[in-house]
Amino acid sequence: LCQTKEQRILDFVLKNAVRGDPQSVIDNIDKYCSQREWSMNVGNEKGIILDNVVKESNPSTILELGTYCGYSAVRICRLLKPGVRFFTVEFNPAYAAVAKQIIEFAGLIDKVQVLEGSTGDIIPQLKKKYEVDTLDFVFVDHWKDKYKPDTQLLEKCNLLRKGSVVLADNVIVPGAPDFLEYVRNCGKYDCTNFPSFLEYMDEKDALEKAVFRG
Ligand SMILES: Nc1ncnc2c1ncn2CCCCCNC(=O)c1cc(-c2ccc(F)cc2)cc(O)c1O
Ligand SMILES: [Mg+2]
Repeated sequence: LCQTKEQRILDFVLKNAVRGDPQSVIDNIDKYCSQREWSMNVGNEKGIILDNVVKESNPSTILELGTYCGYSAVRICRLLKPGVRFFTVEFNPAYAAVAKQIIEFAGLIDKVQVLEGSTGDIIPQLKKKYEVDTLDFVFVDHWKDKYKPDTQLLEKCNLLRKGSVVLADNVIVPGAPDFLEYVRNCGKYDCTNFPSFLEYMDEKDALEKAVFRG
């Protein structure tokens, strides 16, 4: 019955995780994807770095680009205080459908708005349609060739303020070289690299944190 890998991941979570327990959802996705089928969740090694950056930023308004199955949405939202707003943009409707069910199972759906569509269309709508003033934290994990243009679009739409944190996954594998060159050399960001490993593999990967100077 489960035709796609993403549906098989959802099925495994529904069967094995504890409803309303975000950590058990995270642990079971990691278990399935390390033992059965690899998938492009940020994973636990990079996930711990993500947790730490979120905790130190203590954000109130968060945007994620690239929801996939909702693994990083669950990771981030389990750390957030009540009343914060988390928007996540997913291009692929099948991914978005699985993500909503996983986020709901984790008990976090009322913190999360899954926005279906392209970041290029949705980012310019955040201020007027979604009543966003500025973003405290952005997790970038979608098409790697959209990292740089979408970061520039966030600037253009005045969604970043002094201290806004942009955290990007996969800056080594698959890599986002134009994004790295941009944030490190344009003079608008203070950048930190966090070396880690590709999810469920021994290959090197890294996260890049770029703090907007305002
Ligand atoms: N709102 C939006 N706008 C535009 N595109 C959008 C979108 N929302 C979604 N997408 C469409 C992106 C879907 C996937 C993005 N992520 C990736 O492509 C990705 C690939 C790997 C990988 C590594 C080694 C390998 F050998 C193979 C694959 C690892 C990762 O952690 C990745 O995040
Ligand atoms: Mg990724």
